[in-house]
Amino acid sequence: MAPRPLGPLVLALGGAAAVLGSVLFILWKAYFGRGRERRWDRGEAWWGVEPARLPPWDEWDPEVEEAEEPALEELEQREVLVLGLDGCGKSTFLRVLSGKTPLEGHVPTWGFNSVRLPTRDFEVDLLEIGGSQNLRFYWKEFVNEVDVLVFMVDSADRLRLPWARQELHKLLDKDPDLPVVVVANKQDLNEAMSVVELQQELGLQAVDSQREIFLLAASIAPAGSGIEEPGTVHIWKLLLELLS
Ligand SMILES: Nc1nc2c(ncn2[C@@H]2O[C@H](COP(=O)(O)OP(=O)(O)OP(=O)(O)O)[C@@H](O)[C@H]2O)c(=O)[nH]1
Ligand SMILES: [Mg+2]
Repeated sequence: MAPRPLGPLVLALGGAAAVLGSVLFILWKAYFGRGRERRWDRGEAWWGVEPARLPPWDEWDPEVEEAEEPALEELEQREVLVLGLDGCGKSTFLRVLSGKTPLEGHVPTWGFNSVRLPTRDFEVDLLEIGGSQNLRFYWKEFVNEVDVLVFMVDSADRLRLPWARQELHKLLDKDPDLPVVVVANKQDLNEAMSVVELQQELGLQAVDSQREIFLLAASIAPAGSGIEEPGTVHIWKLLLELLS
């Protein structure tokens, strides 16, 4: 039997993908628009996103900062894109940063998810795009729009590390000047690869030496007890340095 022509189906799917990508992009721009007129008040929430709170373990004392903080209208915005394969811990990172407890299991992000964190000098918008295969296609549309890329990997997921490497390098190629923080998450797991191993497996040694690229070990939501340093603080501090 002769194979059925796929042309119209492929065209339709391609069109649908392009429309979804554009919609995501427009929604994100509308939400994170840099102009004052697009800002939302601190009390408001959008798409179920609660106003950000500071993590309790941060050294920053919110009460002191509150008094010194300039009016909201004067705050500039910085944008951080958080990417990585599904299940690596992106949503957990955003939850922990905004002072919430991590969810028990993996609840995949179907689309995007964001938090806004105020600092003394600027507001930081962190945007996660889900890591499932069909959403990875859209990642590249966002990299040129942000100030820093956080690329997270599950250090224990040896099987899918080549995919993570491939996706990371596509993004690095897309914007050669974008500062990148690679987070080696889930270091609490026995089977986790070390930072040295990950540096090699992710091909980071070959990255242009002029580029600002960092590799940080982390256990955003450690499975066992007794791990005091979750790594989130280090990531946040590095982000603040890069964004300042
Ligand atoms: N052991 C361990 N588990 C973690 C850590 N960080 C996150 N997790 C778990 O990993 C699972 C997936 O985390 P998510 O934050 O939902 O992953 P995600 O990257 O947002 O996934 P998608 O939205 O599907 O792209 C959850 O069950 C988290 O509790 C960690 O440091 N250690
Ligand atoms: Mg998620």
